[in-house]
Amino acid sequence: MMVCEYKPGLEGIPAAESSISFVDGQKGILEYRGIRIEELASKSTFLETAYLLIWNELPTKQQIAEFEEEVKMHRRIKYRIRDMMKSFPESGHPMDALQASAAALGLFYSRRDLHNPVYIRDAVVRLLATIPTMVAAFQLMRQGNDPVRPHDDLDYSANFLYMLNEKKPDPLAARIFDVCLILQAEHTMNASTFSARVTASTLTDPYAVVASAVGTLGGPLHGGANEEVIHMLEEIGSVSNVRPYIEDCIQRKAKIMGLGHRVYKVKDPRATILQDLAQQLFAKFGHDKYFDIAQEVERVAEEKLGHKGIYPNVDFYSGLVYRKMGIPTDLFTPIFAIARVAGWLAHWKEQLEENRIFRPTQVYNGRHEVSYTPIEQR
Ligand SMILES: CC(=O)SCCNC(=O)CCNC(=O)[C@H](O)C(C)(C)COP(=O)(O)OP(=O)(O)OC[C@H]1O[C@@H](n2cnc3c(N)ncnc32)[C@H](O)[C@@H]1OP(=O)(O)O
Ligand SMILES: O=C([O-])CC(=O)C(=O)O
Repeated sequence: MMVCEYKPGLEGIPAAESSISFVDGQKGILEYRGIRIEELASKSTFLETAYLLIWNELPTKQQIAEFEEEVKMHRRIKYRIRDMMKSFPESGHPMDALQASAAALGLFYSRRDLHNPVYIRDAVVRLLATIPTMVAAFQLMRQGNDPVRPHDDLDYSANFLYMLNEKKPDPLAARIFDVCLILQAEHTMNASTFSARVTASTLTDPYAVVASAVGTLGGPLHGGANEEVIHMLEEIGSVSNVRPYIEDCIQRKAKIMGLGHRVYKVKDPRATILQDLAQQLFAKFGHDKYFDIAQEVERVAEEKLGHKGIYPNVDFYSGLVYRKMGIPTDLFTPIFAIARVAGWLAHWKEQLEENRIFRPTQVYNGRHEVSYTPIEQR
């Protein structure tokens, strides 16, 4: 057996062969199934992109029409799931509510038929369709309101915004939201996708796969950073406080949220698009002073940390877009999960196509031949 050097965080170690997405971290390039992210962001929709990621081809007119219709037909959640969510503490984090709810779906669909394309398609449709409904339902129920039913006349993103606010969204806001979902849909072997693939490799059900990935996405070093960025901008409070704040972080060796990436050593191409989307929203709905603070953080961080390849990542500007849409800060990471379900499901399907259970090794650095000490002698 080949013996490899231990790499903390498995840096640079391939964990799978995959044709789903590609990142060039030196040039700042991201492709889904070979198509540049900029092109998808300007021309595609989230559901079309999800189809591309999962089934490896852009759908024909008929294929996308059927897929959109199927997703629309499955958007409602079971009343038993809704009742279960009602009993969650209102003070709990919506990511935890989502993880529990996604796992609970598995209780209703426990039959596993992992090599049947019909089973796979049903699970894909059900998860893509119900996860946004679950996020919106928890948001309303934690405020003491009844969840809003999906609106049959609205497409995927417009319907989510409608379920959150009980009113039809502005078309520009709905399109920008949909682009945000495209941008966050997939990103090679990130931590939550790795988690999804490890879970998938045991041949468990797709609801467990998604639930484990949701749990992994929530941490502040991964998807949870989008929420932390807003807290950081609020703490900084003004453009003039940025420089001392960043200098203090560097001096304390504290991480600046929304900056840095294991793969990108230049600005994340998704951050550039999100920055532009935020500006489009401000042009229509008014400026946000936290955007000026964020831009100054980016400038000062480039000056101080650019030599280490630390630049804004996808989590840096996304929160400013969602904030302008009036979305509460603790829903930013659940929204990331709504998008990333597409990538997780694509990896679930790819893992099943050539499965071998993940079972890496470790470098044991503990003791040997230790004798048991009776409790009286400890
Ligand atoms: C969707 C996503 O998951 S995108 C990432 C979201 N996460 C964040 O924004 C949290 C902040 N960023 C980070 O914590 C990291 O950059 C990560 C987790 C994204 C990547 O971590 P790693 O690849 O393990 O990088 P690591 O933590 O080893 O950092 C390498 C060097 O850059 C520095 N560094 C990395 N990120 C940052 C940051 N955000 N602020 C300040 N310094 C940083 C480290 O201190 C370290 O410096 P050193 O070599 O002088 O000790
Ligand atoms: O690739 C990563 O490690 C994190 C990331 O940007 C993502 O998951 O979108």
